[in-house]
Amino acid sequence: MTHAILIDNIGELTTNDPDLGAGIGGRLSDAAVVIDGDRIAWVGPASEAPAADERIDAAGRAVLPGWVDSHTHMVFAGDRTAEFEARMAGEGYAAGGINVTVNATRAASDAELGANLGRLVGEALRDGTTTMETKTGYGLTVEDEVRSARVAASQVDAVTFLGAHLVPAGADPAEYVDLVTGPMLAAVAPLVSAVDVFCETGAFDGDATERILTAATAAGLATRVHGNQLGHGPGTQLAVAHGALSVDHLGFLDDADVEALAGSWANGSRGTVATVLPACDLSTRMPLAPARRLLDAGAVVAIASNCNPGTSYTSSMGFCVATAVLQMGLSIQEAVRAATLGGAIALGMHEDRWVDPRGEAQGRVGVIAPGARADVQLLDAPSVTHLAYRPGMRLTHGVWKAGVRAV
Ligand SMILES: N=CN[C@@H](CCC(=O)O)C(=O)O
Ligand SMILES: [Zn+2]
Repeated sequence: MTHAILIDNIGELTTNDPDLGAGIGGRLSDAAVVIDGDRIAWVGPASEAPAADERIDAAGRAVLPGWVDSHTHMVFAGDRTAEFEARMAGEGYAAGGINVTVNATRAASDAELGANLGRLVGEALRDGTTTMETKTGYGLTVEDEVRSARVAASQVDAVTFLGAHLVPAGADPAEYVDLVTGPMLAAVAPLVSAVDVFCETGAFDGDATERILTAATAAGLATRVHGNQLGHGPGTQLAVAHGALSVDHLGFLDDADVEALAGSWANGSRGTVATVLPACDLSTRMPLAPARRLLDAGAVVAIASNCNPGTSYTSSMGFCVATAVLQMGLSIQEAVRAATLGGAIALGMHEDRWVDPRGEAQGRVGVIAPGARADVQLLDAPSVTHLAYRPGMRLTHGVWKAGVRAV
């Protein structure tokens, strides 16, 4: 028998379900939510709420779906503080810095990698992140990519293979793409749900990106692309042409890129999510991705943390949401939606019964609606507006992941 929890006296409930309330966030006031086991069982006016085993009085606080962080690189060892200091002293970011983390990751044991990942997942959960994707990409040998994927699969909701993060020091670029698309992909495929490519000068060019995306699709895996991060390149167009789930970064887009991203959703088709990474843009002092322009054009936008030791060493989705509002021109409701439902769409988890890396079927995430996984945040504030109105403040008051209270 499951344990039912009633959360009532909610000041503002963001459901992301247009069927449950008016407006972009599906927002309700004076609402209640019932969690039963790992799923949302009921959502509606507090006066009509069914009885439950346990009652949580929200005391007028805001409730929203847990954050869905669709882009991180958290299987790593080592530290890049010196590189960050140099950047803040005026040096630019270059893809080659990844090698520092590759060396430290290869030298670390599985237990060390798992402990560091656990620390980061725990930090994120305490700040409201209830769905977490992470990538491999600091191993770059068959053995180190496989163990990175295995460590990740034991702790997160989605694992992405990023063997195409950098051509490792000393390797021949063409031979390395052969390795990534051949033995490395075959070895990690059972542990991951998607394949990513860093399509950028200094990493992988358009031809290599196409080869890797094609091999991923042939292996039955979803695809995503790191595109247009350090300059204008073919990443976004390739991602859309290939039907990738998302293309992420997007600091350097031209009109054709924006049109391609928006057009990918035309006529009800499943398109490519435009994932913006506000904390990374700030930490690398690069242009902020044009999230406002993308939304205005009709693209589907996600916000993610890109937590990694090089370009964005934070998992705070609240910080990313505040930045998207204050500096990228999104409304608070648009930013909250992008950091919850947007991330779920980017991961293909907005529909019921996706399967986690442990083989367990899960309810959809990014919404608070009957049948969805019970991933819920309670803010110590009366509305989500406070996430941007009070930037830098920790507003997390309660967090449930799959119905289990974490905060
Ligand atoms: N751009 C490529 N990969 C990461 C950075 C990785 C690193 O610098 O260690 C990113 O998304 O920013
Ligand atoms: Zn990244």
